[in-house]
Amino acid sequence: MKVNEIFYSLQGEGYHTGTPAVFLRLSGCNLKCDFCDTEHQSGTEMALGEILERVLPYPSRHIVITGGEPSLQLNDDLVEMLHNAGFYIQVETNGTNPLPEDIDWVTCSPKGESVVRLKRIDELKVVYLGQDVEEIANRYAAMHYFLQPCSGKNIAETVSYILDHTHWRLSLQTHKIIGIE
Ligand SMILES: C[S@@+](CC[C@H](N)C(=O)[O-])C[C@H]1O[C@@H](n2cnc3c(N)ncnc32)[C@H](O)[C@@H]1O
Ligand SMILES: Nc1nc2[nH]cc(C(=O)O)c2c(=O)[nH]1
Ligand code: SF4
Ligand SMILES: [Mg+2]
Repeated sequence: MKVNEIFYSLQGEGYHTGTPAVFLRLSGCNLKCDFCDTEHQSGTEMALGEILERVLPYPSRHIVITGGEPSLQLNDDLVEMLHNAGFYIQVETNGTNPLPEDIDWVTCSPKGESVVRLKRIDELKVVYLGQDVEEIANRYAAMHYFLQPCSGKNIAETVSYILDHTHWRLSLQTHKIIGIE
């Protein structure tokens, strides 16, 4: 598995904001969003056992698997290994590829015209760019709906939209605000 980085921080976004979590960032993506805030191409090939050795010493048993696009590499063996080690598995995905069934929390952030192929979405987290987000929400059923300002640049516009469309909630990238990873 090509791994971009493994680090320990607080979940900065969405429903689980504030939760201490281990982050496993897998390398590579199938999309090229022009606003993407992450360098995700570089990485090191790691065996499953090496990943486990790196994530186990941290005190949290909440793991966020992100990328890049984690669905390109995420498989049943990784999920089983992390579950056996006691982890609650959250995945951050653009939704374009199916995921293993037993992910504990699916955060889907759909992009542009790309079609979402997920069976279950726990939270839909849309990077707000002034697009028709009702059309997106109508297309994809989820438990929770979040709008996230793009790089913190359009917070006022996002807040104003949510005040008028009350099924959305605000997701700030709180890790950037407080200066952690
Ligand atoms: C780097 S992506 C990796 C996971 C997956 N490829 C995806 O896009 O959902 C992690 C999260 O950051 C969001 N994101 C990326 N660039 C952003 C930006 N400039 N401002 C706000 N959120 C951003 C994505 O929409 C996604 O929810
Ligand atoms: N603290 C922190 N929280 C996050 N939630 C989702 C992230 C991501 O890049 O997927 C992220 C991230 O990069 N850092
Ligand atoms: S899908 Fe995610 S990782 Fe890929 S380019 Fe878009 S925001 Fe970045
Ligand atoms: Mg990030």
